[in-house]
Amino acid sequence: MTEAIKRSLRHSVAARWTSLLIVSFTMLCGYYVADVMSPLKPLIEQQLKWTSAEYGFFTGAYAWFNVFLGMLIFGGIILDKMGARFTGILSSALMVAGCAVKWWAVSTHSLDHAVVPLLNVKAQVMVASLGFAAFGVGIEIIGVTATKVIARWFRGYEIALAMGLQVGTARIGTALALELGAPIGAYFKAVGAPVLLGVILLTIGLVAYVFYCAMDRKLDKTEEESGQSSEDEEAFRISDIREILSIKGFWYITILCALFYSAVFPFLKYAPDLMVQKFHVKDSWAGAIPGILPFATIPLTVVFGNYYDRKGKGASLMIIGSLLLVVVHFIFTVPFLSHWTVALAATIVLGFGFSLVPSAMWPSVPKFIPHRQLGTAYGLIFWTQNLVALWGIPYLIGYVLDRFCITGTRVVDGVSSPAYNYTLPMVIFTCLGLLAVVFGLLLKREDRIKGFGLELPCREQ
Ligand SMILES: NCCCC[C@H](NC(=O)[C@@H](N)CCCCN)C(=O)O
Repeated sequence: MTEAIKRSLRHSVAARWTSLLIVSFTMLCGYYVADVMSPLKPLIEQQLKWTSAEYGFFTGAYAWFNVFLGMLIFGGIILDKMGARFTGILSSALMVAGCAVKWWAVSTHSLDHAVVPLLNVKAQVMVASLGFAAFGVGIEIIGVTATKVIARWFRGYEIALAMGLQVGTARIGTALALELGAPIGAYFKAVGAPVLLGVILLTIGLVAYVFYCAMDRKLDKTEEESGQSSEDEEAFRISDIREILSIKGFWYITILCALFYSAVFPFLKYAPDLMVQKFHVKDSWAGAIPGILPFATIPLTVVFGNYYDRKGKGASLMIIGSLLLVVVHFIFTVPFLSHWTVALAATIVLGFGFSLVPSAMWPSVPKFIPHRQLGTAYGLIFWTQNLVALWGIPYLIGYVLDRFCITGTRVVDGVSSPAYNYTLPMVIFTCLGLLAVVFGLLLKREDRIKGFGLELPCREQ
């Protein structure tokens, strides 16, 4: 056997980065669809006549199956048992199907005036939500899969940089959604137009993932030939879950993740509306300032990921990132700070926080969880994050807005919709950020006690 054959494919720089590029592209397409409805909120209220509570119901649907059917936990287990090829294709196909259902629901007139019996929910809201829920399963499981794929290819190499790049690339999808969603919707005078673009992108993402599968197969082969087959092939045991849950550091990082993302993802869902309602931005430009956030995080996740690889300080980076979140949300809370330049400056600072924490958090997990349990561990973290940050908090904010924050009526182009005061939701986001700081500190203390190495560099020196 020649030396070239004996070496695992993951030692090839080109192969490592190509695999990263492909899975990151599939994630980008998914993130576009995950966020494309946020800048459309004003248009949805005007055209489809949804209320904020209905919008919150729909937004929270993303996490329904993941949380209440435990799909993310099963997804993580399936990933550990069946591997990245099967799991990735399955989840990509689910994303396409879910988004197609959502597009149909917001485009058809056949659901007009229909209401789901017993639940008393508009049929259009319900069908769109079910589509979004199926899509949510796909995007979350492919997210777990991509993370494990990167952990496998980049073990001992630039793992934090690679995860940062993946998150950064995926967020280009969010940026595109926030920047283009409202203009496309306004141009076509249809909420469905930017969603249809999502169906097309997801189909391309699925094809890209099929290409990745060929590389994954080759990686398996070279690992086998070089005698480096990882522990992946060991069968999943139910005791793995018990083992993972017995690690206190795992709990701290999971809670920190849920709190941190609760103060970011639901905020992003409402940020375009906040810009209109508090900062007097025009409806068609609602997503322009929040759209800067993902753009800002693209280079920053790379810079901080690279820093973590080389210098370490993972727990400290998570604490600093959470602190920035508190400062920014507090600024958004103050009622008289309502000039759009304040929103712009605060959004840029938020970009630092939104890069610092993920750049350090995701590559920290393999420091205390063995590779063969990573799918299950990330599945559990994502499950908690879905429960709190992607379901509970968006729903709570929608409820709080409708119940406590309506101040009157706005009339745009002859169409009226409610006017909101966002102070109370922003107080909630600030408190979530504060709690994230507390759990960051607890994680740092636990790392000092147990020696996970969170403050050490990721890259083998
Ligand atoms: N390598 C782990 C990547 C996680 C990145 C993280 N995404 C999530 O946490 C997803 N569960 C939620 C995706 C929602 C899309 N708007 C991130 O920071 O984006």
